[in-house]
Amino acid sequence: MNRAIRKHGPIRALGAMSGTSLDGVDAAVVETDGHQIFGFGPSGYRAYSKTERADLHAALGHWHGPMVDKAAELVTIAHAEALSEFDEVDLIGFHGQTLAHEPRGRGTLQVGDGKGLAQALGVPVVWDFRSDDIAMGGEGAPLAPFFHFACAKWIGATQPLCFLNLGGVGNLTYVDPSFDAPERPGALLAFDTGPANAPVDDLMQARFGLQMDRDGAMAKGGTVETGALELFLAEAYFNRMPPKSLDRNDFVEMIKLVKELDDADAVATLTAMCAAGVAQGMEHCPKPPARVLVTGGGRHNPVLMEMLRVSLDCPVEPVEAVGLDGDMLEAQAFAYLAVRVARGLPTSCPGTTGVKALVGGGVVSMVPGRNQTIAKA
Ligand SMILES: Nc1ncnc2c1ncn2[C@@H]1O[C@H](COP(=O)(O)OP(=O)(O)OP(=O)(O)O)[C@@H](O)[C@H]1O
Ligand SMILES: CC(=O)N[C@H]1[C@@H]2OC[C@@H](O2)[C@@H](O)[C@@H]1O[C@H](C)C(=O)O
Repeated sequence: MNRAIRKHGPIRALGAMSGTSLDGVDAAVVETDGHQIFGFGPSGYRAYSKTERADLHAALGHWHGPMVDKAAELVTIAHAEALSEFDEVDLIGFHGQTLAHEPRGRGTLQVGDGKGLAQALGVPVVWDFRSDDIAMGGEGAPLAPFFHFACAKWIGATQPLCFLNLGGVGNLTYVDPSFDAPERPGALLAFDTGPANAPVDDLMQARFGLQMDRDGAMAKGGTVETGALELFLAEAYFNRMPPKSLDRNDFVEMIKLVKELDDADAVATLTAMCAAGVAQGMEHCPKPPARVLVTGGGRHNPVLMEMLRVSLDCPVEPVEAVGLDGDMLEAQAFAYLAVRVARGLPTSCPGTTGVKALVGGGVVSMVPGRNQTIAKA
């Protein structure tokens, strides 16, 4: 991993994402000049062990202290292992692991040592993508929307469409591909739709020691408790205008609404909460989208996908329908964003995070002692 970095033209960037599901590290290569996608390269996955997942879970919601230090160390090591599998990479985009997110309070915390990774891997690393956006009054999330805009161009879309990511938390990006650049007012609208898989995962873990409701098997046999669903949708978050974002555990109290229900009904109701948050959020789209392309682990859950199809007025398909990889889209997003940061291009705008002006967040850590031409403008 030791290549000269060019200031112009496409470069080969490797992105890494450790999402709110705490399942593992996704890593994927994108060839891009920071505007256009020229191609997608190899990808990989490094799962967290049970102990690592438990350590990350324990650190959620903490801003400092021994649990956070332990989480940061394991995240750095897991990324070093995952990323060292890749060759011929010019730049790395390292998201880190979000432990806490409070855009209007204490800020946002993604742990993991980007500087240490640059040294260990011998490749410049862009990291801490969210802090500048928050410092400028933005939500700091979601950040994938600029990449979704490039994806819309890549698939040749001509009509407005939505990308829906169903990870631990859900987030939606409305893209109008008739614009020439993502930062144009009206080109993008983005926000977190609500909790997605995290509440189901937590319940499956607590009641059965399982990581997820695989293929919606449990939800399938259950009945949605409409009273709990209505109380959930009455939460102030759903009436807030976007952009807006969530922390993984923001809805923990609401999730207790299902604690009296039997297993299948509880999981069915939590699954319906995810779909209902999306349906509510779709009402904010400036124009009806031609389709919703679903990415993230939730697209593997047929019960959730069916709930979405029933409640939305347009086709709902996994991103594979347009040749994208829904298991790697977030990792690819941070590869793409790393190139934008390194080239001084914005990574968020008022429509995506509510930030007041365009922001190109992120810290660039160079490899000591090597002559690298890349520089953040
Ligand atoms: N076959 C499946 N059936 C049901 N659910 C699934 C399946 N595969 C994955 N999932 C769900 O998707 C989750 C992982 O999704 P993903 O990797 O997109 O999340 P993440 O990237 O960690 O989260 P975020 O996007 O919020 O940061 C799992 O924890 C599980 O809940
Ligand atoms: C603070 C934080 O890490 N937010 C994540 C999380 O996971 C999904 C949703 O909440 C989204 O807002 C964001 O991740 C995606 C990758 C984003 O920034 O676009």
